[in-house]
Amino acid sequence: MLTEQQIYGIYVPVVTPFNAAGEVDLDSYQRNVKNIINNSIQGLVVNGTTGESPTVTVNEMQLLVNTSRELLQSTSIPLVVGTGTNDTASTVARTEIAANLGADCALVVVPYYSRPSQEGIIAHFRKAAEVGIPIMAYDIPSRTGTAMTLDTARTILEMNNVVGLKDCSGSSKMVTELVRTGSKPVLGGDDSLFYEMLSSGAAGGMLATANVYPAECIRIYEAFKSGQFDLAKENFEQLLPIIRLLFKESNPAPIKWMLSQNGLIDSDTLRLPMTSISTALQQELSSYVQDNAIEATA
Ligand SMILES: O=C(O)C1=N[C@H](C(=O)O)C[C@H](O)C1
Repeated sequence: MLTEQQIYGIYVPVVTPFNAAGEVDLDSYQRNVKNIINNSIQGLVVNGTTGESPTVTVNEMQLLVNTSRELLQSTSIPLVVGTGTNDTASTVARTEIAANLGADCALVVVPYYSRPSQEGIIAHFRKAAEVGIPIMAYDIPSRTGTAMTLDTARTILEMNNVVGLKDCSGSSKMVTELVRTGSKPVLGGDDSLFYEMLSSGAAGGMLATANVYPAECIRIYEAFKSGQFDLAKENFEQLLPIIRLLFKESNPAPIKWMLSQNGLIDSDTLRLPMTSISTALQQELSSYVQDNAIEATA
């Protein structure tokens, strides 16, 4: 079970590879996860936004969780499973399934589409927290349409079983305030704000970019943690142009394309309504990668 003390560093929300027919491609999944866990990451996240959770069925989620547990069994890397939907009852049911399968934590997003009140958001998290497994709350208003207020975040973070927050609110305001007043740990989830989030008190990042650049993300975090702030910033700024390209079209389409180019997954297929990246972005990514090797700065 994930503890607050284990929430730091780089958590990687892995992609869910699909074959050309749109079925989960387990071989590719295993290949990509093995490559990621060969780096010293702090956590693996299955069925997050990057894992295309809105189109992954409960049976597929179970398959991915079981496969991930096998891959992680000789490591101490915790397994976080995205179980949040826009419906409280199905969120609770998925969280119970994840708990029964041995997940260390459930990642629960603010319910999307319905635009609940702050009271409704709090009640949703209270129900998820009652399942008993550690919960990481996930705020991403650019996707869900509703943001947690600071007071709501505080109330949720005070609940038993809620161990931390993944903050994709689009700025460092929330983390700054939470950390200033003492809070459970926060992971930054906006890749392009990673350095700013660390500087504002985030304990680490949950970064889709780390599917493609795990070592580079870890290097930024390690430099920051050891007090080498200029080095961390330099390494972050080196990664920033590619981060911007990876988010130029909807995540995880660019990440999947890069992984398929690197041979880590067989196909960049996404499930509709998500589609593969444009030819223009393919060209931008290819020429950026060709012209700019990301080198370690020591
Ligand atoms: O899947 C995730 O976790 C993340 N999703 C965000 C998004 O797709 O908007 C980005 C972040 O890297 C982590």
